[in-house]
Amino acid sequence: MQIAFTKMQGLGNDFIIFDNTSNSISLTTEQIRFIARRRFGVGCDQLLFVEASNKPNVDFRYRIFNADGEEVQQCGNGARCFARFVVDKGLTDKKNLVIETHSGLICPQIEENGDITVNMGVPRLNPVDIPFNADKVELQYPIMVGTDLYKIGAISIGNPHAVLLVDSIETAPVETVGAKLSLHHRFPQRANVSFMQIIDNSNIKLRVYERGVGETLACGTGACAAVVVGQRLKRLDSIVTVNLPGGQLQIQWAGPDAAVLMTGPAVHVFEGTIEL
Ligand SMILES: N[C@H](CCC[C@H](N)C(=O)O)C(=O)O
Repeated sequence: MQIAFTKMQGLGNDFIIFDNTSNSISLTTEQIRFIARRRFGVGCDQLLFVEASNKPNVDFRYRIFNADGEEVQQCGNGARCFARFVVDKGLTDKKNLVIETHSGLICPQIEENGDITVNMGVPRLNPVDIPFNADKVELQYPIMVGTDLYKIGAISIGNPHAVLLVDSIETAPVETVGAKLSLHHRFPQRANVSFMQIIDNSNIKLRVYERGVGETLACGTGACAAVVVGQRLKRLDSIVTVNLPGGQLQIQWAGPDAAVLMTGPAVHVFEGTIEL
């Protein structure tokens, strides 16, 4: 079976995108894992499916699978690539879209300069909604990783995130502590783990160990989570430049009950077909 796909990337966080608006591509977990493998397959962090939506005032449905084959609720860099894809493929002539995901509606807007701003919705702080095992909402939570005690912010941007403050992003224990925290029992659905170095109140450096992938060059929802945690700690302003290994995102959050806005690029890499 030959399947056409589009390769795209947002700050080096890369995606294989399938147009299922007029197809019915359905892949097994093993097939997803194979496609995501960088030497034996095509190679990507996530696979994205574009689907039609039958809901009023909703333009498309957006499904996301991590490289490990698991379907997840949200992907920020993928949302920008999704918006660029549906416009470039002529699936819509709109520049403001409403997209349905497993964690609710997000609203990408194509900017004049080609960047894309996505309304990622209101962050969820209640432990039950993250989900994270804790008795009540805290600014930071003490958590044991092995025999070491850490403090984390815990938050959902539709998907679960842990955020740690570090003095130096270069020496952050992304592969060790990131991997362990991602699988920590207090995160019943696992978690994405961000390491944030605050440069000043409108600039941070960030590295992210993504659930189901490992460290990526950028994580859009991770950038949103880090800025919300930093603002709640009174360390960040309402507009923050997030410096990730793959490039910069601008994140805006006006405070409690406000949606998080993420602005950044989305780049087409190539068209391809894969034999399954
Ligand atoms: N690994 C994430 C999904 C992709 C998020 C990331 N690529 C982004 O840009 O937000 C999770 O398991 O929730």
